[in-house]
Amino acid sequence: MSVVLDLQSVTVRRGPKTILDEVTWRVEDGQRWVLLGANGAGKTTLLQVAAGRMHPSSGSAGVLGERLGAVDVFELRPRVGVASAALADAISPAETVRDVVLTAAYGMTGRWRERYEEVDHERAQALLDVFGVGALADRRFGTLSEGERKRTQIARALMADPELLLLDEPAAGLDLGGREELVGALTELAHDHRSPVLVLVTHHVEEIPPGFTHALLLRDGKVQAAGPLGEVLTAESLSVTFGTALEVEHRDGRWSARAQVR
Ligand SMILES: Nc1ncnc2c1ncn2[C@@H]1O[C@H](COP(=O)(O)OP(=O)(O)OP(=O)(O)O)[C@@H](O)[C@H]1O
Repeated sequence: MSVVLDLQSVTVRRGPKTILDEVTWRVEDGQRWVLLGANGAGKTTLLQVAAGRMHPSSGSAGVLGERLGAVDVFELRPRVGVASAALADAISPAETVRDVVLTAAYGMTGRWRERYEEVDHERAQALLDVFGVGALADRRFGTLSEGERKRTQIARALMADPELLLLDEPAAGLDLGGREELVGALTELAHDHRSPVLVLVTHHVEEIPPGFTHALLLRDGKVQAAGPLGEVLTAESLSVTFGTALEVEHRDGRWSARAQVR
């Protein structure tokens, strides 16, 4: 089984602050990970290392068989799909939904004279269809609802056929219906053996799609627990991770958590 992420004692410091503290994390082909932690725990920073967009201050980071610091990151980055609020902000609201996805074939935002093959158009439309926004292909990105925008972004992140897909809080800001639609789409993605390795960042266990296999819990930049979902998502470890006494339930493939009733 090939190793997709191989982080050994990864530490990221900014000034006096240690954002990631000796993080060791191994992700293998076929796995679907959820990354959980409170605000400021270091989740987005860890994703940036995994995307080859940030180098550790110390430790070593292997991404898709390449070692950060010893590889041309401009060759590595297109192999990793990312959907995040920061990347969404870079998309022009005037761009059509079709172009938002299509331009990712060449790692761009904004259409600029480049010519696309018929096969690119077909792939973009197929991805929009998978995420239930195919009928909106001619609309401007800026006119979409938050949920439609999130699903378009994931279609965009998949367009270049990445080997690793990193999703940073894809359900943030969605209403209950929108969240459940997104969880449904991600469940299908998780179960499809053709999908890339998935890493999903969230604050809420309710957003974990069935089909996800592993979890990493991060607290104050340190790994609190990591491993198969059923072993890691215990009341005890989640309570430590979020700093509050929690009860956890797992039913019909979905997780939920709430404060312990005294
Ligand atoms: N360049 C920087 N300089 C100093 N501190 C930083 C820098 N970047 C991030 N931090 C801090 O590092 C911590 C971790 O940030 P990060 O965004 O990785 O956390 P997160 O777990 O994704 O948080 P959230 O759930 O709130 O999005 C935060 O306290 C943040 O303020």
